Amino acid sequence: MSDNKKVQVNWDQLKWNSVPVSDALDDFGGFYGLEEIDGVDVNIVNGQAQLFTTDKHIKNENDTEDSEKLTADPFEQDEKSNDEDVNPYGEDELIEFKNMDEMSEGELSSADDSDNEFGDEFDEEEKLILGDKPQTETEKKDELAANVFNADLNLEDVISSSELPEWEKIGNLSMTVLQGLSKLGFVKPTEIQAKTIPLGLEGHDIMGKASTGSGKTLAYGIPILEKLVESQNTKNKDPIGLIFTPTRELAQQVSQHLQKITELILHEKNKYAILSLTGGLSIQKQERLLKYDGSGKIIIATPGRFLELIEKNSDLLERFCKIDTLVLDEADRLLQDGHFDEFEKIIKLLRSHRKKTKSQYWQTMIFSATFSIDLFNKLGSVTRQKKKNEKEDELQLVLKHLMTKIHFRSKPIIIDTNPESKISSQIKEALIECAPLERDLFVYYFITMYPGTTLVFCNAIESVKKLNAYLNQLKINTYQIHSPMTQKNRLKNLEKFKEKASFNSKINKATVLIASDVAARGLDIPQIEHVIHYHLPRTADVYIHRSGRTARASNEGVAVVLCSPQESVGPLRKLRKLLASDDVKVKSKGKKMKWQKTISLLPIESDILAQLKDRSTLASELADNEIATNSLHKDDNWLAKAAEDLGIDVDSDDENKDVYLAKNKTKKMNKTISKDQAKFDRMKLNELLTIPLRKDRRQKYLTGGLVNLADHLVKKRGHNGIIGHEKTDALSTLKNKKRKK
Ligand SMILES: Nc1ncnc2c1ncn2[C@@H]1O[C@H](COP(=O)(O)OP(=O)(O)OP(=O)(O)O)[C@@H](O)[C@H]1O
Repeated sequence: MSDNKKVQVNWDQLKWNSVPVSDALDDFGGFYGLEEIDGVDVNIVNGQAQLFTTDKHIKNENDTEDSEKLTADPFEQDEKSNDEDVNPYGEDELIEFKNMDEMSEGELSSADDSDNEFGDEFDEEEKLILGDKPQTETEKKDELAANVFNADLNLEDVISSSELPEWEKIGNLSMTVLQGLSKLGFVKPTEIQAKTIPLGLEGHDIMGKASTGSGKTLAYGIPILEKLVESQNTKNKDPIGLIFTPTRELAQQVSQHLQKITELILHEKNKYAILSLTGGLSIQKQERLLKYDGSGKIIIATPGRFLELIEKNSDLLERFCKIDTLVLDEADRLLQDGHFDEFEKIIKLLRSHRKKTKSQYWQTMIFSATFSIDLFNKLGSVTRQKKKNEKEDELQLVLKHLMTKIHFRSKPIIIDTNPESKISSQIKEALIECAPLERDLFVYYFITMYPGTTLVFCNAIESVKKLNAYLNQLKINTYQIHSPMTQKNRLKNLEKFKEKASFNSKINKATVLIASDVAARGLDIPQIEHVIHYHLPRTADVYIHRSGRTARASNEGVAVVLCSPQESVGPLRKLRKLLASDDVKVKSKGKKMKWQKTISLLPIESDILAQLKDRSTLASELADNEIATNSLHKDDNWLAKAAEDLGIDVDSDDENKDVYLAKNKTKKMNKTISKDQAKFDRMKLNELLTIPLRKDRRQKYLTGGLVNLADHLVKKRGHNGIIGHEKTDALSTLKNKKRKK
């Protein structure tokens, strides 16, 4: 090769020279140092920088030590200062709320079994608060290189303005935000984003309604992030935004989502600028994080924990009363009775202190997929009849009601992007009619037939535990989350579920998350293909939010309701009535549509179902036994411990004298089986699980019969778990059914 011929190289093959950094650049987040190089051509291809240079600029082996020092040093310094950041936290433990119900969580869930994997609790909690950071040395170096590069090349060049024209149309967004959007692959705003971001940027109060999964987080998030970018430049230290969510998981998720967009400016330098503050995690640790310079500019919190913090620490109250923007995500839920008290106290406290500083009110944005009062009525009770004039302006009416609860700066602008339908149009709904005791079997059937990523919602925590144990017996990867679990376990199971789901989806294997309604709102797990309502929810808003965990962003998904024939004519009928909007009801030439028919029955293949029955019965018996045995064991330990603490002796009769304890014990005892029986059942079940399922119980020849199995095998058209069955998925089954009709 001639000396002058240019070849393509990687950044780390070049002989970089360090350049002294001026103080003026000190505030540029993510900037580790400046290095320069001559004689290198940079071409941008598909948004990626490609480097071309001649031999003399490529380092040889002798240069390695020096140049590595050059690129690695800044990072090592950062690592060091990072360590200093870490040390002050000490060995605080996460707060654990223990009661009898929680103590055995770990024993029942497959995910919980590995609790001890979380060796360093601080690190893990930090990870949860801060989101994922690069782990390996190579990842760290790559990230460093990316940052050095961006600074060197000028950000404007890296994503040219023509790359995101749709975003630029809606407002003057900063390069940081555009870069973040580009990195996430969000090439254009969703409808709710396009309509609300310009208004949000102008400082209007907003009431935003849009379907589940339609991108509401960034609709309110981008105007706030823009203020954060601006404050980085002006060095304004006042907090910017306060975002409330009804659940802890949602708060974590929102903060991670916002962090991802602004990674470029927050990276390392101001990594605590966006913080989530929720219950279940150490309050002392959160207080310490808030002491960092520039931390907590945007807070995402659950009301309970935030109130606790500002009541406990008057400095924090003084600080947060200066916010510019207040957001209520899932506002209808936050403002429901029972949740509102804490929120009302927060507003009062912030306002009473604010008078001394800024103008009396901040910008308020409230968002949800459901703002209708009717949706909150219990499905078992009589629906409030709408008066004629209420029909037109239901949102106005709701707003009027909300204005009695929260003070807006000015009358909020209402943006409603799904006025017609209440459930996202990308969700295909289906019904399975079954007897109450057959629910487990039908969940198993569904998962066997459509082995995707599935989220099952139950109304009772006992059902979550039972279904989890049942599916475990059937060797299905399951995880559970429900409110009595420790926060640490909830977050951990959620992470494990996501990880497993992304692995299993590549090999067409089922992954199941079983949850109480703590997971019904806001959670965004893009892989979820199916939602199963194990029980019919108690109110229509819960149905909408539960179902909305599938079909996120532009994806489609399936929501299946398990329902007894009695429920079908009662609560389900009422649910359908509430979900059918007024416009839909009068659509076909003034005639009312038959709303009951908008949910179709999921086709059930009885020969497959029949093959699952024996396994299901054994798994159910073993799951009941496991739960009852654990629970009895726990009760015994609890009683012994209580007696020891009180310094008294207990004999077994004491327990039987208490009617409630005795009844409870008998109920549990009835569900246990002998150890030998359990061993035998387990063996039998394992044996059954090795027998392949067959369509039409087909046994013999590969090429005979109606379906050519050899053809299936060769063309990979066959179902993974059922011999002789075509590959299928729930979404196309339902779509085909409709087409055939
Ligand atoms: N402009 C965009 N382009 C593509 N994807 C987007 C865009 N904006 C957001 N998303 C993605 O869409 C998904 C849903 O977004 P988000 O969680 O904000 O929805 P939501 O409307 O708040 O839903 P819910 O009502 O269920 O809380 C997320 O995975 C998010 O990353």
